Amino acid sequence: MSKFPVDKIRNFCIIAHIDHGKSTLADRLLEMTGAIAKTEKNRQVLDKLQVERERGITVKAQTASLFYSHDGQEYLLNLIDTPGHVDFSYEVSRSLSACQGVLLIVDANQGIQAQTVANFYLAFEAQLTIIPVINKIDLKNADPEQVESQIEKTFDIPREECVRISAKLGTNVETVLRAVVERIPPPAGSVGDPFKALVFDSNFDHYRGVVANIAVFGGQVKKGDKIVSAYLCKTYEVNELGLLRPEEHPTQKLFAGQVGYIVAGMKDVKEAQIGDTLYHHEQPVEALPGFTPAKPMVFAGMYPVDQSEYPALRSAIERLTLNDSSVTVQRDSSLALGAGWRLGFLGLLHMEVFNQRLEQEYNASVVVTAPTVPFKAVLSSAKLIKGRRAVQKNMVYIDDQRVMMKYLFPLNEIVVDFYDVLKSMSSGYASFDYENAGYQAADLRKMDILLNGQPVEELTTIVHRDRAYSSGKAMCERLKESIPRQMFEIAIQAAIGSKVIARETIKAYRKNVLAKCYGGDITRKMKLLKKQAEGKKKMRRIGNVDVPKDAFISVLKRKDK
Ligand SMILES: Nc1nc2c(ncn2[C@@H]2O[C@H](COP(=O)(O)OP(=O)(O)OP(=O)(O)O)[C@@H](O)[C@H]2O)c(=O)[nH]1
Repeated sequence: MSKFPVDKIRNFCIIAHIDHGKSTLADRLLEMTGAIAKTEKNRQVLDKLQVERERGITVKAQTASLFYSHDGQEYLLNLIDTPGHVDFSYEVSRSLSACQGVLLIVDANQGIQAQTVANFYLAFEAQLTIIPVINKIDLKNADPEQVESQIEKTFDIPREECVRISAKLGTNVETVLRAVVERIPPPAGSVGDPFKALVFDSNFDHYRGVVANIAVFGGQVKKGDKIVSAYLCKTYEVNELGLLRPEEHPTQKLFAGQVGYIVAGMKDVKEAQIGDTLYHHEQPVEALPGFTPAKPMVFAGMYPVDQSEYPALRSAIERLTLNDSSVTVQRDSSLALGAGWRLGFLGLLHMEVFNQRLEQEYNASVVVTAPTVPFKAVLSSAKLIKGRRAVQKNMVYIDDQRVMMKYLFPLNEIVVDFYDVLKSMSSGYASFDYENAGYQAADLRKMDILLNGQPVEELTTIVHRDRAYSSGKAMCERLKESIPRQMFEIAIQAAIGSKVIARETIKAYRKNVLAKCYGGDITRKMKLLKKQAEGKKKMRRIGNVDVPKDAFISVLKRKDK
């Protein structure tokens, strides 16, 4: 591709609340600029992952370069479609760093929702040009007037700046393209500057190694150039580069202002840091500030189903975290489940999607333990403050039907099913967004599970004092269902310190596996005894109790799995 003047380049993201129509608008923009054919089959083309297609949501930001003629001039538009769900907001904030403007999509029927507000502030704080786009005006209950008032009131953007469209029917989408060219400023930087690029995303290709998505902030780069990664100070030779249209489209060079991909022989996932700066080996530049690391909110253990799969799972997790750098990974081990990892996620959906991607994209099968949230423990005997419930912080009316309320919640109260309960209580009308408000003192207790008096280390949990009894009872009941009867009675107890708060009992039973073998068929008897011995291998002995490994999994695993 020939050099493109920087003033004819526009880099923008599409941001919105979930399901307000980002991916549908991206399809229309791709069609209108000829990047994809206009056919019924081309739906949500930027949602390439199997998990995105199955769930109908975007989880990964995707880039597409489009060519657009306006007033006799040719423009290069770099569009980044971003996820809407709060669990993937890290994708949004990273993508914004490659852009100068955003299209903020708002559903003409639903109006401003929780992630509309959250995403608006991400763009506002990054000082980007914001173009409000009111989508779905074809719907019977669409009320664009009302949504324009909300936008004016909540974001202080004049209603005249809103563009009303139907992404589904293509109505007025041309106006959106014109607004992008006319309102969003071109990127700064010039082709004459030294080469400087920001790595804002990357993925691992089996054959080529790391494929990094870059935004070129200055200068130019071509195949064969020697470039340096500021993070590791390592030099690489550029093997391949090009635009994403949205498929990879190799070119000879990338210039200042462009967004594209680069392959430079990075074979190890640790070499491609998101937020890294690349520069020419003879022209060092000051590194870009990079990204603030994501703060995980939910933690879960991940273990291979069979320990022989540990190395394969390790490499799968490494490669997937390259593509999703908001996941944190720490090695961990459990007596029951063997060697594994403790992973941190931004939310429960994020955890589920990561797990699904491991299975679908890396063919890995994993055991996921119950999710927990981080606690800070202060080791002191007294002075524990009484546990807090939600505390209301403020309440703002967006219009006469909609209210935005801010609460301070303990994270473990909202992490598992709060969203579902809220949705069903409000018949789907309420939406929810959250951010970390730091640690607060609470009345928490360490709860042990005992089998015939012996504590089972991996089942120890932190519970709120008010929930201790119900949670201890549930764990004892689930264990009772999973441990087979043995030749003696087994007491399953939940205890806080020395105080037992719940108990289940498994009655003694003698399993005579030979009972069905009448007569003297010795080979059959041997077979059955062998089978029984094999079964024992899959058990872990705690005190004198044999516990099947499955029992840990069923107690630790999320209830709905
Ligand atoms: N009636 C109508 N439906 C639309 C319009 N635009 C999008 N939709 C529908 O709204 C639903 C959500 O659209 P998407 O484009 O997947 O929304 P999204 O914002 O990309 O969703 P996430 O990426 O998951 O946050 C789909 O069923 C679309 O067909 C529109 O202009 N009119």
